Amino acid sequence: MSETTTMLDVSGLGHRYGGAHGHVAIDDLTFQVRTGELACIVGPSGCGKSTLLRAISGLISASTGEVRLHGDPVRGVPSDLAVVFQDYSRSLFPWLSVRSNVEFPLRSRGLSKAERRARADEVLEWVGLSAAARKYPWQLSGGMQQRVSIARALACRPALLLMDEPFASVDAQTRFELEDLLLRVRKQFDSTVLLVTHDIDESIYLADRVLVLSKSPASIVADLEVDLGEDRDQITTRESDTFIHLRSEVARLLEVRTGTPAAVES
Ligand SMILES: Nc1ncnc2c1ncn2[C@@H]1O[C@H](COP(=O)(O)OP(=O)(O)OP(=O)(O)O)[C@@H](O)[C@H]1O
Repeated sequence: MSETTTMLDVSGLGHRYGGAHGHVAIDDLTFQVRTGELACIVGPSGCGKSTLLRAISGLISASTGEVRLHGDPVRGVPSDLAVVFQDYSRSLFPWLSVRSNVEFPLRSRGLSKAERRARADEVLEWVGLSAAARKYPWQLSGGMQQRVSIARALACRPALLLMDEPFASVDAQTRFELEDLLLRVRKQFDSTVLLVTHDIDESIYLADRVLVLSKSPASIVADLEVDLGEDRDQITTRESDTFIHLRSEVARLLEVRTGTPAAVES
């Protein structure tokens, strides 16, 4: 992992929906994500988190500012970027097997059939779904379907993995399992990840760095290093003084900026 390379460079990014007199969703956002880093963005509901991810992934063209991925300006969806959405049931193809879902985005990347199969089997093993490769998404639990989405994103070996509330639709126990899975696979694949969540605890548990957003139009109110080390555990890490201190700090920042008490989930 390189400590000094910038993978994502967001500079003065702003977006207004609906023309000159429309709604300003994000305002003058500037931050970087280093290569190999897992950065979390936490902010109140409706503050503009999804708008930010849409602009970074090239799905919308921001009104102001610029996004650069490994130095190249993002215009349109970059081929070496993958996104995992909250709603796994709408992002997987129900008529394709788990393995075919994972292989699907590789079809347009010039890989042979054997290479696609090898890639899919490797990432399915990593998310613990080798035995489910021939099943269909609708035969799996919600948590398993989201594992398929993560596997599909990783199979593309993206330079940057964007995740938009990826664990918000599963139960609490599955959420913990998926968080630990993400920590394992990002280590295995040396991934650079930008994950958006409204869950303060989740952001601290997962991240090397937490960016706190204000209410809409979103701006960055804090950029906090998370000094919890590489090896994290759902019980002891969450009990540590560093975790508890950071959780209070983020909650306070959100409360001050939104005027409403932040939901601190435990
Ligand atoms: N296509 C659109 N057209 C007009 N306004 C939009 C559009 N998409 C989002 N908005 C508005 O922009 C603001 C930010 O929305 P966005 O979905 O980015 O926030 P969010 O932080 O992701 O929300 P949530 O936490 O509820 O998912 C909101 O006020 C929303 O109503």
